Amino acid sequence: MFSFFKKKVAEPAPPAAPDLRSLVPIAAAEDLPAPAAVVAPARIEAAVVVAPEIVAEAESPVERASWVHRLRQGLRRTGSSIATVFTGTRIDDALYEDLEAALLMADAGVGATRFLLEDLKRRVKEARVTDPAAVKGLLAEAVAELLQPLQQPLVIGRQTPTVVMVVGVNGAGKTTTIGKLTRHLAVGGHGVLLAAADTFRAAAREQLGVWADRTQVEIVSQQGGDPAAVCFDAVKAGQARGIEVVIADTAGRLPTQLHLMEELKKVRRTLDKAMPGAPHEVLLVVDGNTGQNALAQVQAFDGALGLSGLVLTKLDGTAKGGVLAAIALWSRQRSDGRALPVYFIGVGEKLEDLERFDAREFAQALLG
Ligand SMILES: Nc1nc2c(ncn2[C@@H]2O[C@H](COP(=O)(O)OP(=O)(O)OP(=O)(O)O)[C@@H](O)[C@H]2O)c(=O)[nH]1
Repeated sequence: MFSFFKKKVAEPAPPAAPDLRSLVPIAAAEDLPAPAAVVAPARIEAAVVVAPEIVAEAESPVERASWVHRLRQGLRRTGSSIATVFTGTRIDDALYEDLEAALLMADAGVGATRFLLEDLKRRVKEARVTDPAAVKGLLAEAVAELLQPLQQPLVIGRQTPTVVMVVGVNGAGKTTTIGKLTRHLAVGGHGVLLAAADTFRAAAREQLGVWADRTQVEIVSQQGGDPAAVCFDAVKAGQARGIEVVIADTAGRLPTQLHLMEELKKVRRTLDKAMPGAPHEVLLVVDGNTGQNALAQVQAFDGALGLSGLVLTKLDGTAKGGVLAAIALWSRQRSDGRALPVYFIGVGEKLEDLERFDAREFAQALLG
């Protein structure tokens, strides 16, 4: 199926003294579901690509087509209003005005809308098209080109463990996303350790525990404890055991809650103390249904923490899928000059509803 992750061969890491006091082995062997229960559909099996020597395994076209269908369904509300712009017979100012309104309604934002319109006019002129339906095809190309820099695989295995810190506002889909990623990794035979760094909300730990249980991975958790301490313990345990990936689930928070943002910065610093260079990934999970607010979240979390990637969830049923164009345009002007990858997008709560992001597929689904 897809190159869900990219894996680099790891440098051997010296084992550090384990601190397993808070390591809660959720999944004792006898409590676990029968192995068959965690055997994933075939489409999951090529989830990890070993780089650089091994190239991506071919993905089944049938499986990908099924995903594209779900993506199109999810973005139908965004796409249908844009698609109606191209049902006329003439390419004129009215068409471009309608398109401008439709892109703004889809939450592409003023900057990305302007950018796309100018790019589209240039393409129309160059291609000398006269049919509005052909303009739609050119718009899909313009959107795909704008989104292309965001299409990058998540690399794991450069370090052991690869430490992934997951952040976002309340209810964005962090824990669900972690559960899905963990499952993909575990099914691919990769060791994962979860750090339940939302020590405040008992339900959050339980929710993560359920995913840990399902995927037969261990979880470090400590009710009422310090999130940074939980993360420290998890990384040390991961190092001692040679576990490939440690994923830290943090509590949801608004970027305006400055003391909570300070807490995240502390988690980040502590991870670096536990393992210099960690976290190797700081992922922001964003609810795509929040439209332009999603862009504001990306900017605020990036400013505070320096993000390395995004996961855009809840694109099912949204009329605001255009926000990814706004994120892509902003990403071009990022202070470190690097595009912020969108590693995955989600169109539902089920396991198969999270997939790697593909700029072309997304552009086509967006336009209905
Ligand atoms: N429709 C839809 N629902 C989703 C998607 N991803 C997650 N959800 C749902 O969103 C809700 C919140 O998800 P969580 O994973 O608990 O979110 P969270 O960010 O960990 O929440 P906090 O820990 O409270 O900050 C759950 O009901 C999920 O099932 C998605 O892509 N589409």
